[in-house]
Formats: sequence, C-alpha cells, structure tokens
Amino acid sequence: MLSRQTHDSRLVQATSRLRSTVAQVVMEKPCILATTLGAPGGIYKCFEPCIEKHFTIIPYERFVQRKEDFADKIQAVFVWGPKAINVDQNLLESLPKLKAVVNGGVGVDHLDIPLINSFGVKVTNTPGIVDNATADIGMSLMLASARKIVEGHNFSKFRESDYFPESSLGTDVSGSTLGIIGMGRIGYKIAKRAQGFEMKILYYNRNRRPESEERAVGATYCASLKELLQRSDFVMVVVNLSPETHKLIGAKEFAMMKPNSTLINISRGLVVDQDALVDALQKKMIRAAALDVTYPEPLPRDHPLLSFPNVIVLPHVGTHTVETSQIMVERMVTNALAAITGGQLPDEIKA
Ligand SMILES: O=C(O)C(=O)CO
Repeated sequence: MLSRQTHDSRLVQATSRLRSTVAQVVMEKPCILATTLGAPGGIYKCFEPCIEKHFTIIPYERFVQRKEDFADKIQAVFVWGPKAINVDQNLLESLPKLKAVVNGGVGVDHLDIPLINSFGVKVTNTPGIVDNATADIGMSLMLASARKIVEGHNFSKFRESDYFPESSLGTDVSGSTLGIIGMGRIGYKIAKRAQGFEMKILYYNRNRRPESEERAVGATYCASLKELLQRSDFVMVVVNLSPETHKLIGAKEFAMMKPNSTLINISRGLVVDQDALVDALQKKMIRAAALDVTYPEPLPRDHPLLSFPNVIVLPHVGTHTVETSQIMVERMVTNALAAITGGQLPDEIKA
C-alpha cells in the first residue's frame, strides 16, 4: 500500500502532467482573435463549440490585457459585421502570424481591405448565407410599420385607457407599391416575398436584371432613383455602402417621396442621411420609417429618431437567427482554416 504522502505527491504529479498536456493540446490549435463575437449579445457563447473544434478562441478583451502572450499565436481575426473593433494598422502590426480577417456577414464596408491585404492578410465574408434572414427582416419591418405592430403591442402593455386610438390605423401592404433600391441577392429575395403579398414591385439598381429574372418576380426596372421614389409606397434600401451610396437618401430624395410612404433601411445606416430623415419625419414628408441599421449602432437612447411613434429602430439584427448565425460561423471557420492551411478560400474578397 502507498503511504498517504506518496499517494498525494503522485496525484499532484499526475494532475500537473494532465494540465500541461491539456495546455499543449489547446495551444496546438491555431488561435483566433474573436472581436465582438463575445459581446454582451452572447453570440460568441452560442457558437463556441463550432469554433473550438478547430481553434483556441482569444476574446479581444483578453488579448488587450495580455498582448505579449497571444500576439504571435493569432492566425485569424473573427469579425462579426460592422459592430466589430477596428482592424487597423496598429492591430495588424501587432499580429505577425495573421493569415485572415474573417467577416461574418456580407457587407465589408467596415474593413479597410487594401490595408489588410498589404499585410499579406486575406479577407473573407459569408455571401449567400445571409440572404433569406436579411430579406425576412426587411419584410418584417415593412409589415410591422404598415400595421403598427410595435404601437399595438405597446398599447396592450402600457395602455391608460381601453380605447385603441384612431391614430392606430395602419396602411395596406397588399396591392401597394414597393420600391427596392439595390437588386442584388437580398433585393431579389425581397421581390420574391413581395410578390406573395401581391405588391407592385419597382427596383433601381446599377445594372438592370435580365428580363427573365424581372418577370420571375414581377419587378419593373426604374431608370432613375427619382422615378422609384416618386412612385413607391414603401421604399426599401438594400444597397451596399460605398462612396457612391453614402447618404444616397437625403433631403432631396425625401422631398421626392410620397407623403404616405415608408422608408425601410436594411443596408447600412450611412446610406440614409439621418438628420434629413428626422427633418422629413418632423415635416411629415413621409409616413414612417423602419430601420435595422443606423449610425452609430446602437443608436443613443436620446436620439431624436427614437422619439417618433412612427419609427421602428432595431439594433442591426438582419442575420440574427440561430440557424443563419450557425451557418455563418461554420463558414467563417471554413474560411479561416483554408487561409491558415494555405487552401483555396471559398469567400475571399480582394481589394
Ligand atoms: O450581412 C451583413 O452584412 C449584414 O449586415 C446583415 O444584416
């Protein structure tokens, strides 16, 4: 029989061996820097197992505290859309082994791709995966605004009398005209859905879609933004943010819209001039607005846009479903693995 002392000392040795093996295994996996995935929204927590199969996750907050321990181990930065930390010169200089900046979502306007590429680092996104969820949020916002869903809910919850006010009357979606600005993959999915609501569909896009595609969703091309704005009851903004689309919808454009029209923005906040939107709402130049995106995000709680009963503001949740986010994370992992192992990147974006 072992003495108690020998037994204890062997136990200590075995535990320490186990710890160092575990540490070694953990460290053998490539490290990724997780920016915003670990934000209070908890997204990162939901998808940890999928990432941890292949990588050791270094949350940004831990990295900042112990840069010297992690800097030369990190091979990919995970960025969850525009709410991410800035992948700037400083960060890039501090990560000598970095192979890829892996973005969850399709828009990459928050990334300086030429700068990142100049460090020999690749950039990827997750195209295609986000289309249905983002189109759904556009439809949800249009329906919720038209039928005053948020106001109805607030009435049920906070009412001071039992009489639903006259101002609670909404507006019809079925049979009305939807103008889609930006007819890429998401715009097209919106047109498909709107067809089911028997809407007249107009679109404005850099390139006209082939006639067969227009026919398939019953969409009519507008040669000018002005024509679309003048004819639409609902204007849905779906373009990418670029120098050409920065504040594309401003005072001049609001003046072209129908007084009973609704602006829906599911692209990027900066495509709409928010001061001009506040002004248009104050002057009743449009009926309402429904926004998934703003600048900044989230909007400060005392922002004038939050004071209008006819404005709905979401905290940029276009892709926030369990299913879509799961597939996005899986795709981010695939892209990161490809970049680290020198394989073919499924979704590389070049400057
Ligand atoms: O995919 C993106 O870029 C989004 O922002 C979805 O809302």
